[in-house]
This record gives sequence, structure tokens and C-alpha cells, in this order.
Amino acid sequence: MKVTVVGAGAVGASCAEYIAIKNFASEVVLLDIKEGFAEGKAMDLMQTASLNGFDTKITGITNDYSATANSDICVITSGIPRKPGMTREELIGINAGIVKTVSSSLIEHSPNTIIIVVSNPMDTMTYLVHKTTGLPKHRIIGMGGALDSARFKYRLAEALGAPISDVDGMVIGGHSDTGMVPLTRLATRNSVLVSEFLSEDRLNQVKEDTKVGGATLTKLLGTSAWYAPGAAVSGLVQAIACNQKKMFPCSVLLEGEYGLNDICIGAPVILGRNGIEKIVEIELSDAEKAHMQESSEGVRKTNGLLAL
Ligand SMILES: NC(=O)C1=CN([C@@H]2O[C@H](COP(=O)(O)OP(=O)(O)OC[C@H]3O[C@@H](n4cnc5c(N)ncnc54)[C@H](O)[C@@H]3O)[C@@H](O)[C@H]2O)C=CC1
Ligand SMILES: O=C([O-])CC(=O)C(=O)O
Repeated sequence: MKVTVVGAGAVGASCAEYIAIKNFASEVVLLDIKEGFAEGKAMDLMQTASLNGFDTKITGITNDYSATANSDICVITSGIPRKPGMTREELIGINAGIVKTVSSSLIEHSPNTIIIVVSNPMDTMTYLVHKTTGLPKHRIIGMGGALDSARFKYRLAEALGAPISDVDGMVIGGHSDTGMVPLTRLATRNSVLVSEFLSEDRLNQVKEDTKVGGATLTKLLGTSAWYAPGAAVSGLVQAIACNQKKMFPCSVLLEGEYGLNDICIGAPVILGRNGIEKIVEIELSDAEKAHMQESSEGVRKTNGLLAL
């Protein structure tokens, strides 16, 4: 199993590290445009192999896509991150050009690859890859919901005073400060609905804290987060590589599901060796449907800025 990660910055390196530590891939290629940067990150990570006990071979390369040839999975993290006070959508001007060039170079050398898009604004970047590469929809996956759901569980556990392992929940919709749809109605603590334990007001607070999870960290760090994003990507890569058939909310091209068409947005999917093996449609409440609709309008507005 060969995995390429483009962008050896904060998220790309964290993602490569988690993939290696989980020890399921034979090879990870880190590629960056900055001379020597990916080589340095790869060497540093390889020097953790004996300490962390993994056999994955990590190599770094400066912008030479021949090194990525025949990758089973390619992750795109190249592009700029936001600074405090910015939205993800403001990154489109620079990141769209980067994602378009990178995805085309990757596919040239790995025509059968599955692509995971991380660069922001992620739903629109996923749509861009869909529109410009011609890859089948099950091989284009946007990572956002897996991270947002992890943050949702963190906030739920905080509100409940419970360990995170007691909690389950999912966030669908757009990966943006206003577009996320945390499904508080369905969240559970050991299969008991969290509404049994938390007031509506507290649940609304959890929902709002979850939606601004990325902005909160950006304000604290001065740039956006990387540990949980890297871990979330590694979870998707592992589900595909190990054919786990796990369910994650991912940005996926919808063709009628959730009443939406011609848009990439977060919905639950089953991930296996073929990429997206199924889009799972769950029954939403009227309020959730309205929130999903509103979320899709936000994503479409950003998609409208693409020069397609
Ligand atoms: N979808 C999600 O849930 C998340 C998305 N992100 C997004 O991921 C992206 C990366 O974030 P960070 O790693 O924190 O940024 P970073 O600045 O640490 O790393 C980005 C790397 O991309 C490289 N790069 C730029 N243009 C390139 C090109 N054409 N080819 C190859 N490499 C190129 C840069 O040299 C840099 O090393 C940002 O757009 C950020 O908003 C970040 C966290 C979560
Ligand atoms: O907040 C950001 O800009 C990066 C990101 O998507 C996240 O951490 O959720």
C-alpha cells in the first residue's frame, strides 16, 4: 500500500506520522514544493521509526511527481492555512490553483488512485477535483466531517463530564464555521441519547462550540490545527487501505441524496478498498434538513467563485 501526501506542512506531516505509527502502509511519500522541506520532514519522521516501532518507509521529495507513481491513495494538504479572523472560504484564491495543479500531476502518475482532499475551503476544493479530473466520484473524498465529529465528541464529553470513549456523534454538512450540522439529536452516551443528560441550551452550546472548532484553534495557535486533522485523515486512509467498511462523514458528490445535486458536501459514507462504497442516507428532522439546505447554499456560493 503506497500513500502519497502532498504538502509536508503541519497537516501533511502530522498525517504521515499517524499513518506510519498505525503501521498499515508499506510506503508514504511526502511531497512539497519547498526545496528540501519534505526530505527533511521524512528523515525526521523516519528517525522516530525505531522509537515508535513502525516499518512504514517514509520518503520526502521536492515537487517530483514521478516519486509518487502508482500510489493507491493520495492526500492533498498543499495550500495556505487561515490566520486568526479569516474564514476558510478566503483561502480559495490561492488554494484553488494549487489543488488543481497538484491533483492533475498526481493522477498523471497514479491514474487509479483514490484522492483525499484536505486543503480549504475543503468542500469546494473537493468539487474542483471532481470537476477538473474526471475521476469517478467514489475515488474523490473530502476530509472534514471526521475531524468535526471528533471535535463534537470532545465537546459532548466536556459537557457530560464523561470520557470521550463513552460518547458517539456525527457532524454532517459543509466544513465551515456556519455550515456544519452537528447531529445533537442522535448523539449518545453508551447508546443513551445525550438529551437525557443535557439541557437544550447546553446542547446548543455544544453545537456552536463544535461549528467554530477550527476558528477557536486558529485563534489560539495563530494558524490552523494539525494534530486532529492529521489523525482524522489517517483514519480515512486506514479505512480504505484495510478495507474496513467504516462509516465516516466525508465530503462527497451528491446526486439526489439529501435532496442535493451537483455539490460536494459532508454526508455519511462507507469507506473501503474502493474508496466511497456507499453514501448512507439517514432520516433528518425538519430543522436538520433546513440546516443542511442552508449549509449547501453556503458551499454553492463558494463553488461559484471557481473559474470552471
Ligand atoms: N479539511 C480539514 O479539515 C482541514 C484543512 N486544513 C487545510 O489544510 C491546508 C494545509 O494546512 P497546513 O498544513 O496547516 O499548512 P502549512 O502551511 O503548514 O503546509 C502547507 C504546505 O503546502 C506546501 N505547498 C504549497 N503549495 C504547494 C504545491 N503547489 N505543491 C506542493 N506543496 C505545496 C507548502 O510549501 C507547505 O509546506 C490548509 O489549506 C488548511 O486550511 C487544515 C486543517 C484541517
Ligand atoms: O480551521 C481551519 O482553517 C482548518 C480546518 O479546516 C480545521 O481545523 O477544521
